[in-house]
Amino acid sequence: MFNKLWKGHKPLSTEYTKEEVLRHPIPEHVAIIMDGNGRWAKKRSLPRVAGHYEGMQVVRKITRFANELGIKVLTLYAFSTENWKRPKQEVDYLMKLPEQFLTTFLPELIEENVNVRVIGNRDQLPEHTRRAVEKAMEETKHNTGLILNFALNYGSRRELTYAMQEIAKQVTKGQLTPEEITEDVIASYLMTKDLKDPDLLIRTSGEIRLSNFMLWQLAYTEFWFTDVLWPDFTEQHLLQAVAEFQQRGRRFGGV
Ligand SMILES: CCc1cc(N2CCCCCC2)n2ncc(-c3ccc(F)cc3)c2n1
Repeated sequence: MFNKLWKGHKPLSTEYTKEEVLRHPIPEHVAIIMDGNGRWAKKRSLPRVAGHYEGMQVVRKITRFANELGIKVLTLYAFSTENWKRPKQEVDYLMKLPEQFLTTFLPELIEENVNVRVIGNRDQLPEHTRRAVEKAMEETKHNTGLILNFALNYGSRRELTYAMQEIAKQVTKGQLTPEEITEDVIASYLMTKDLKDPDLLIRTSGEIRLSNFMLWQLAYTEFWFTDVLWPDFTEQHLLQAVAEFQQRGRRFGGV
């Protein structure tokens, strides 16, 4: 086990082709922590919100490409429960992005049979944001292509806490015994209950931490970190992540 030292990535110069990647099993569920938007703007002496706007264009591009690769679920960490601590002006801007994204791209997403979903606490979102995402979920709920799953005002510890409270209520009501609380029962109380766990987690901008994201669901997920800032993330980076995922031998705890 210890001989698998972190070798870093092959330099991107080793271009991976879509055809090459499609010759091997594609990860069904890819999750992405889309980091580095503020830093991207700062490097260009632009306001932080310019990085978020650029990051939104990359969401469209990577969604389209993930669908082309045959990825079944793409979960994107768009706003965490901790992000409310950012300056009000930035939060107000971020809360407008879902409707901006959907106004621009929902027709294309419907065209491409994409199913838009959201995990997180929607009731704390501004009404205009909630209305936009719920409209998109409603209009795409019968689509059978890529599931585009936005984590919006999502926090894993809050998700787990809520699940434990609900399970405790069931036990108090005599509907459930402690012995019946299995991993599957717990998973059925999570916001991701209808989804398989991520096979591959990508985090951009060189941060190497989970930031309260899908802590239960990522138990057996392969992690792929890159210094690339999210606004600079391209199809080639996604190909590299998937190609390296395909080269790893997942053991799910076995030998
Ligand atoms: C609410 C925060 C936020 C931030 C954000 N950024 C900014 C930070 C990360 C980089 C991507 C661009 N995006 N990009 C798309 C959405 C979006 C969310 C839900 C939905 F149904 C449709 C689109 C989004 N939402």
